[in-house]
Amino acid sequence: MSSSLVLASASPRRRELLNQIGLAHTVLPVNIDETPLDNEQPLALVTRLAQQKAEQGFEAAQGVTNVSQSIVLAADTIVVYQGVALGKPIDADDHNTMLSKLSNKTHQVITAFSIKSSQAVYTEAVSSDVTFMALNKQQIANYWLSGEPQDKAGGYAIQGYGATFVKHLSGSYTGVVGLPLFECANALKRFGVEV
Ligand SMILES: Cc1cn([C@H]2C[C@H](O)[C@@H](COP(=O)(O)OP(=O)(O)OP(=O)(O)O)O2)c(=O)[nH]c1=O
Repeated sequence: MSSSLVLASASPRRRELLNQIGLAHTVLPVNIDETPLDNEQPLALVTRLAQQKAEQGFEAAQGVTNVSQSIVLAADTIVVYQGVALGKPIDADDHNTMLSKLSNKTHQVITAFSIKSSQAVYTEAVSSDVTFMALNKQQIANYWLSGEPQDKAGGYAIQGYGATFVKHLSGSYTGVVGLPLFECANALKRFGVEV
């Protein structure tokens, strides 16, 4: 029986990114506790969460007969400023504080992805540097009202209006959106999944 690719994610962005490179897949949403452990550094956090999502997805895939030979892909994305992971803004004030920090500065977006089959597991983290233009309070308030930042770690989306804030990007654009396609496609080859 040939193996099939399963994306363990509820994220429509990750689905679209896989579709962009023509990788047929089944979607199996997973739900894990994303609370950091005590003193857990951002890189360790994002790597652990991606791996946990892949493991949970793999377990869940075993219960579904047509994906029993599955190769499961999962990912996690975090925004890091001065070594600290930023969560999702809880309200307009919190969002203002968050984007005021990112204004006119460079921060990191780290996406870790994990691939699990019955034989192996592979996990990799890809970090990108993103530099924002200077933002004033009015711009931040208007952006909040657009509805885009509400459910976004770091309070913005580069694939949306947030693109207009990004002065410079060094790294992986698709990694910032949620799945670094270059690294992911290379890693999938080792699992026999070709683009
Ligand atoms: C910086 C940035 C963050 N984000 C945010 C949105 C999410 O809050 C975060 C990714 O969250 P994740 O927890 O990685 O993923 P998810 O909860 O959306 O989906 P799943 O766990 O099921 O795979 O990245 C963007 O969408 N675009 C961006 O440019």
